[in-house]
Amino acid sequence: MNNIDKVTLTIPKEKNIALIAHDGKKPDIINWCEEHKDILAKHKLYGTGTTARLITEKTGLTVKGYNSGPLGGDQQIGARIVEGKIDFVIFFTDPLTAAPHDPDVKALLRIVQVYDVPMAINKSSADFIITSSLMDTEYDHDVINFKENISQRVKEMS
Ligand SMILES: O=C(CO)COP(=O)(O)O
Repeated sequence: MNNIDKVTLTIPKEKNIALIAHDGKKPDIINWCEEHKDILAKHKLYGTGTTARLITEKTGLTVKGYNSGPLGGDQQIGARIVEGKIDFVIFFTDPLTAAPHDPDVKALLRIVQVYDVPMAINKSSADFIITSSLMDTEYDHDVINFKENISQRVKEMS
């Protein structure tokens, strides 16, 4: 897998942002969303079930909710990244609490890396990322050419 073809994908001006927070960080993400409400309102928002519902109730932002994290919500967001339907992740993680669905969270982090998706994992990184001038523009980036990758693998294995 060393010589992998790349394909240029575009993160659009109106981004598809996933908002996720572990339980201990939910108040922080709600405050953060309130603080950056004007910017967030320009984009399409998604989230794991509880986080999405709380943000909508407390800030009035429209956030489409998937399942709750421990019930597969992180995996659903990972799948949307693979499909190119989510292109940006804000995830307030709690490093001091064990979670039963830690493998799902790790899987999401891996998919974020594979697809070169911008991601913040705490408040300061979220502050930097959301105030970047790139928030207002399209952004081209190179990711693995998944179609070519399958053709190559099939050729190698036939
Ligand atoms: O556990 C989570 C992320 O791993 C978040 O899920 P909820 O938003 O449903 O609490």
